Parts: sequence; structure tokens; C-alpha cells
Amino acid sequence: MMTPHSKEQVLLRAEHVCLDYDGYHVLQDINFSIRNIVRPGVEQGQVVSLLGRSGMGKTQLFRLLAGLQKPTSGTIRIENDKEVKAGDMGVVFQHYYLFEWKTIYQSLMMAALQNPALRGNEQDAIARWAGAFDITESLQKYPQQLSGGQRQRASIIQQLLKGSNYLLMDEPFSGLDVCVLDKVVDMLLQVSVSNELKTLIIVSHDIETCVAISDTVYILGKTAEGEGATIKGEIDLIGRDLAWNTDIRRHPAFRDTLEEIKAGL
Ligand SMILES: Nc1ncnc2c1ncn2[C@@H]1O[C@H](COP(=O)(O)OP(=O)(O)OP(=O)(O)O)[C@@H](O)[C@H]1O
Repeated sequence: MMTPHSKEQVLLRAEHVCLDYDGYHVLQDINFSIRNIVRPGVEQGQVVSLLGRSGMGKTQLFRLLAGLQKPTSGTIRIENDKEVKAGDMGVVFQHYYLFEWKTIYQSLMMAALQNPALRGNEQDAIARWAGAFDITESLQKYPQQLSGGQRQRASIIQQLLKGSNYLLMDEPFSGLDVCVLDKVVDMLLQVSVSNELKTLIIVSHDIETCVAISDTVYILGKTAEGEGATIKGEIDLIGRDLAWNTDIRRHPAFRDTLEEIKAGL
């Protein structure tokens, strides 16, 4: 039975987004929107994945969504219908962007100080997130002294502390061993329910983890040779009863959905 919910205001809308390099189409007519999911009695954020094969333009789309680059044509709008610009979203890059010359604590403090809602409580907020995601012991270390998984979690916390409702991540699951992967997935699910408007956008080629964590999956791919990549498919995991379900991997529909996506990529 489908979990009761409704989809309310638009939180992000990509309309006719195209990206060309010297006449070569990388992305073509990308259209999708993310709406606020409202569930009775539950604070429920949004988790959306954009899945695509290697070379399909995921990193390019990520840069456009982050406002780091303008599309050749088309628009990406976020809350209040304004065009996205750099700094609007918390952005977690694939190669963990931390300041090498600062301790993790110092980097996190810099981020926390940018968030007016934390004023005076920065230290507590850092301690809380670090505890929740198991990096308390790493706080006084420098990034090069951390493992890939620890750096990954630190850079996610860094963006969370800035307080944006949007968290955009490029391949957040790559290079993590299974235990750390489970931790990062748990952490992101906790984040997604921390605020009604929290919106996680994950750009990845990891089908299984994306299906396990998302409410909606978009498939980025080409529909014809010589054309740019576009959104070829949308999978509504709520409709399949595969969202917000901790036991999801055991659900027979989970495996079927993975096969369907694999065939469609
Ligand atoms: N500056 C550029 N000039 C010309 N073409 C580019 C430029 N940057 C990227 N491309 C092309 O855009 C396409 C998409 O690249 P992109 O890095 O976004 O793929 P991806 O899906 O992220 O791949 P991967 O998963 O392997 O990282 C590629 O064909 C690439 O050659």
C-alpha cells in the first residue's frame, strides 16, 4: 500500500536545459522538477538521484545544478522561482573539497559561521553532527590524515553546517567500503528527514545505492546517436512502495527496479 503523501510546491525546476561545447551537444532538453513531499505527521525531505552511465554528462549536469556554469540554453530555478547561482546549494564534490591546511574542526567552524541560524551554537552543532556521523575523533586532524570515508563524511557535514536546504552531491558513494557506505547512507537519510524542505540531489552511477536511498530516480541517457543526453526516464519509488522503507533491499520490487534501470541506462 502506498504511503500517504502529497507533492506540493516546486523546489527545483529544470526547463529545456541544453549544454553544448563547440556545437557538440552534451546535454539536450533536460526537464524535471522536484516538489516538496508532504506526509501527514512526518517531517519528510526529498531525495532525488540522477543516474547515468559514464561519460553521459553527469558531472556537467552537476555543475549546472550547482550554478557553477550556465547552460547554453534553458533554465534551472530553485525556491521562489529564481535562477540557481553558485552558493545557493551545499555542494559535495567527488574529490572531497576540504582545506588541506586546516584541521577538520577549523573547516567545519568556517562553514558553521556562514549560517546565521547557528549563531552562538556553532560548536554544539559541529559536535552533534560529528558525533552522529562518527568523526569526533578526526576533528583535530588534517584532511590528509583521514580515510576517504571520513573525508567524505566531513565534507558532507561541512555543507550541512552551512544550512542550505539543498545538498547536491557528485558520486557520494564512490570509493567507500560497504560498512562506510552504509554509514553514509544512514547519515543522508537522517539528513533528509531533518527538515521538511531538505532536498538531496545525488548524481551517480551507483544504481543500487541510489534506489535504496531515493524517492525518485531520473535516468540520464541518450535517445539517439549524435544527440546530447537527456532525462530518458523517471522512476517514482514512492509509487512502488520502495521509498522510506528500511528493509527495502529485501523487497522483490527492489531487484526488479534495479534490473529495469540497468536495462534502460
Ligand atoms: N570542456 C569541455 N569541452 C568539450 N567537451 C567536454 C568538456 N567537458 C566535458 N565534455 C564532454 O562532455 C561529456 C560528458 O562528460 P561528463 O564528465 O559530464 O560525464 P560523466 O557522466 O560525469 O562521466 P563519468 O561518470 O565518467 O565521470 C563527455 O563526452 C565529455 O567529453
